[in-house]
Amino acid sequence: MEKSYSFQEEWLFDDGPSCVLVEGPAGIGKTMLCHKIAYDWAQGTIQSLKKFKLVFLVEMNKISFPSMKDVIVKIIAADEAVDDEVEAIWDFVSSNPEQILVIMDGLDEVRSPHKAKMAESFSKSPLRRAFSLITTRPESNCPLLRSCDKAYILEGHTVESLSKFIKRYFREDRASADGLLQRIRSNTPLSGIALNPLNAVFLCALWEDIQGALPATLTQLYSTLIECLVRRYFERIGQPCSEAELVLADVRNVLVTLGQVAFKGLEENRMVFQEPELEDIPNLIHVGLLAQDTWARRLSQRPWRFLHKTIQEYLTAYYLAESEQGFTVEQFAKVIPNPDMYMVCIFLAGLLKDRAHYFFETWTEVRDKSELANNLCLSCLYECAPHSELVEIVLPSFVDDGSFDVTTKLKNRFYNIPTNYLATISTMLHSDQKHSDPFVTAIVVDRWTAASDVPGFRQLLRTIGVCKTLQHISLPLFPVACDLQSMSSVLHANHSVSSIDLDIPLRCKSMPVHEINMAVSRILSSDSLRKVRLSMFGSSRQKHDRPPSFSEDDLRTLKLGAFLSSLSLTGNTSAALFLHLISVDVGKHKTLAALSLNISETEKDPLCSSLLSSSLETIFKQRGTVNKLLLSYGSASLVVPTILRTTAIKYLILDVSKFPDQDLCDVISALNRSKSMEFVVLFSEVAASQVYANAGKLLHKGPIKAVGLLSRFPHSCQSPSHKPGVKRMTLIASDQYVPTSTKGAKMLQTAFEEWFDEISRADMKAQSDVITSALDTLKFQTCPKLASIGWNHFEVWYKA
Ligand SMILES: Nc1ncnc2c1ncn2[C@@H]1O[C@H](COP(=O)(O)OP(=O)(O)OP(=O)(O)O)[C@@H](O)[C@H]1O
Repeated sequence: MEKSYSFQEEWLFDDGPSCVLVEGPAGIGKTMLCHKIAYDWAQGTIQSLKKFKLVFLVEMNKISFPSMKDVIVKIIAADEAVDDEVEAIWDFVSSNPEQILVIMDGLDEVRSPHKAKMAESFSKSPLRRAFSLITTRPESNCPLLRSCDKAYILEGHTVESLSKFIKRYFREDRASADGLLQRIRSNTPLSGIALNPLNAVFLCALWEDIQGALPATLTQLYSTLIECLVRRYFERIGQPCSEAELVLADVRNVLVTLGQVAFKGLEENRMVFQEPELEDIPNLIHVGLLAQDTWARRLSQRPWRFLHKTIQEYLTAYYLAESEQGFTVEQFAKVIPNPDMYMVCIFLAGLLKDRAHYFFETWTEVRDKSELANNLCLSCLYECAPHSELVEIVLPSFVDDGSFDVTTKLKNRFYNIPTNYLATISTMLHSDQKHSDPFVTAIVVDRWTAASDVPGFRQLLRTIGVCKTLQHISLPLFPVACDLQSMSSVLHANHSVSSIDLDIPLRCKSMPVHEINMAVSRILSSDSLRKVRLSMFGSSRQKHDRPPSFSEDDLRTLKLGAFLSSLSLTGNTSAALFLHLISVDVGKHKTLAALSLNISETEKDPLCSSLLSSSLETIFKQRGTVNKLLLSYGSASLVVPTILRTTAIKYLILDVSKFPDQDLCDVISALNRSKSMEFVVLFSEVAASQVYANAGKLLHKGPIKAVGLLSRFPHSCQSPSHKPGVKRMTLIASDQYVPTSTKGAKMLQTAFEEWFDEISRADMKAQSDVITSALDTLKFQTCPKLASIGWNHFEVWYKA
């Protein structure tokens, strides 16, 4: 945790005034962080906080007045300042915003009716020019988030900091600390749960008490904790209970009543309760689930609040699951789509268990199509240890045309992923395969998704190995590099897959190149495989100064499968290196018809450039043609004219973003001279108008039938003059610039490959109406993909 805080310390307030967002799930430590910053400021020990004359810490759930001035005035007034002082302080705030820090903790807890007004008031108030820090759970949708200039994510404990925390918790009892750590290490679900600091505290408290079986789900953690508190309470008052099950049964009705109060509070976005509201639970008030604010000591009636908001959420779920009034489809339909009830739903599924089918049926009816809704569903499935009938209810919602694209289905930003979500997906897949008519034919997982749940990913790979309906898989092998050999055996054993897309590790610390090559070769040697896409990104830090770390023997270890028809390589120097390894094999390959290279950043890296040129030379010397070639690398301008002179290529996709003007002209002339070229796509991130002006020359003469132009900047896309007989079709046009996503390069390549496949089918008849209808289909299939990665103008000119 120190690591996370020192990160904040260095980065949070070092620029000019700005609005910083800190996001993280329930119990991750957002409130703790806010208090620590306020404490450090008051202590005067942290350099970057010394510039602030005043720091305001606002607990957003207490705000019932939407004007920012009111909020600040209320805070000052609570310090018992008199009216004149309040005005003077507000004047100081207004005229010196750069000396003010406002910390707004728990934006997700602002009452819904106030959200819009509060955002408006903030943007107009002088505080917009102050430093501000906002914390929120990820499910919040408050418009104030749009005012944020930068965002950070709180990730909770690292494995090391968790171990330190547990040792500190049990500092008097080393054996208990070691016992708990050992238990967490050997239990995969538990190790995921324990990285959340609040859960870690709860686990330590439980371990003190039970030292037996520990919970595997969040719901079990909370119910065991409550059971433990209730048992301790009865012991305190001299009525110890013997049977564990009896503990909760005895107090069930009281917990339902308390849950009803908790539910009412959440509906009103209220964490604080007055004593009369709790009069139906006279005894349990002292169990330890509720606490009184110490600051309210002077008040005659001190309000109560739940120990933590998550306890309020658990009890709400308890009420909905256990009471007659709570357990109705109407209640579920209100609760499930409400982002404020996110945690409640997770607990609710865990409590309902085999009664959860109503819950999941309602989910499929009321959910929006967001990734967050999918995350929620997986978390809920995990909590109730899915029975196959529950999986059958929700699986169709995750699969489009047979494809289960895990990566785009989930809101995966490391922190907000459901517990063991890949293991849950694996269970879903398994259950689909056992079904009489399985329908999942493709599965896609990216490296970020896999890296955030490695044990789940291993389980998923094993399931994939036995799925007989899968035709396409897209997987990163990087997170499991250490057991790549066994993974390659699993994947090799699957004979239904004809298309595979792998992120593979190169120069991986734990594995020498020849071992990686052997494992990859084994995967590629499957007889069913036709289409392979390999992506590899080595460490950019090492790429300039490190010589290739392979020998002649290594070269011999890499083999392409015998029946491949299409091979794509994506990456930087590592991909060039890889191409070099396989260039002789590619050159001689009998069935390989398409080669796509999406290799970037070569102009900064001479090694990459020379590897690429020599590999292409080797390949083209062996074989006169490669049907499709996608080149996307900085110094392609140097290579393309040579390639076009020496080879016959029909389809070419070229990233011309980094081409100097003269090189672009040379490439265009070379394209015009080519005798074989039929379809060209040019895309450019920076110089769209230049590209447009030049591309206009391409359809004049020669065999080129269609030219696609893709650009990221809508404003620079002036349409060039058209020649008679040339038609134009716009496939995407959006007037907004969208920044590139990390998934960009690969998705772009996939989109274009699909585009080429369509076009090549159309071109058989070479009829313009065939092309038109192919393009029309693409408008719906390809373009949302391109638009989603930020390419927002794509048009095609073709000879009619
Ligand atoms: N840095 C930390 N080190 C150790 N324990 C921590 C740390 N941060 C938080 N905790 C523990 O986790 C508990 C919950 O933290 P906190 O209330 O700050 O979470 P939160 O992110 O604000 O949750 P919510 O979104 O539910 O309000 C704290 O009361 C504390 O016991």
